[in-house]
Amino acid sequence: MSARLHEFADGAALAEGLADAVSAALAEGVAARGHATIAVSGGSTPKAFFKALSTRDIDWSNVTITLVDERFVPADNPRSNHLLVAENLLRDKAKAASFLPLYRAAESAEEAARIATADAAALGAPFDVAILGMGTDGHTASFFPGGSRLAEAISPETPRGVITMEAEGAGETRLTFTFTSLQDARLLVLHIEGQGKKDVLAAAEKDGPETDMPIRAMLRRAATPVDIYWAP
Ligand SMILES: O=C1O[C@H](COP(=O)(O)O)[C@@H](O)[C@H](O)[C@H]1O
Repeated sequence: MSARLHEFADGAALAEGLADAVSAALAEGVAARGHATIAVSGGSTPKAFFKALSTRDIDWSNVTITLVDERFVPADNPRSNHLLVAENLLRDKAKAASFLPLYRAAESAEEAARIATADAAALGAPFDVAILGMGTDGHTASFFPGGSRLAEAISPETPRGVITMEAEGAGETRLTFTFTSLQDARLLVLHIEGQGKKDVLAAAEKDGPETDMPIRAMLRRAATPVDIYWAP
């Protein structure tokens, strides 16, 4: 396990520090390849970081933002990660970025996942940046303990792309990028806040099955060492 811990005094300092690192990685991607990609998580943690990142002066017109995972709900649903990104990141300077949604108004979540997979493949791989979150149950992305397709989602054999996931505690059916899509991002970040999440991380760093705490798949097997950003 070769994760690096970046500690900050508070959430505001973390948001600024993470926005600095992410904007530098995106600018590097644009300079090197003409275009950069970032997959971000939803949940309650990333709001301040999104707002800080949106003010950074980079060539956003050559950046595509997508989601690590999403609920199978339209973008006007208050639980939509797309809505969270629209309100907090796709503003200020970052308004010029493109956004690739995972949700599609398709007949089924499976069909939406197929469409999102095809669109994401056109972006190329790996992502320049992937920002993971973590739930208190040790889930990351929509890799939930007990999830209907957890083994497939975290398998190194499953191709890059978006798959569906159902799990108790997940609420709606989820759409999630697979482990293989995220684990080799050029900058791979785990963004967590609060002592509770630090305790969950400490538990995840102990021995035990990945299926109990799926964040272990990233901590143990990601090709890119995970940069952990934390504040109390
Ligand atoms: O369900 C989800 O939760 C996790 C963590 O969310 P938080 O509210 O504890 O920050 C998030 O990473 C994931 O994208 C989201 O779908």
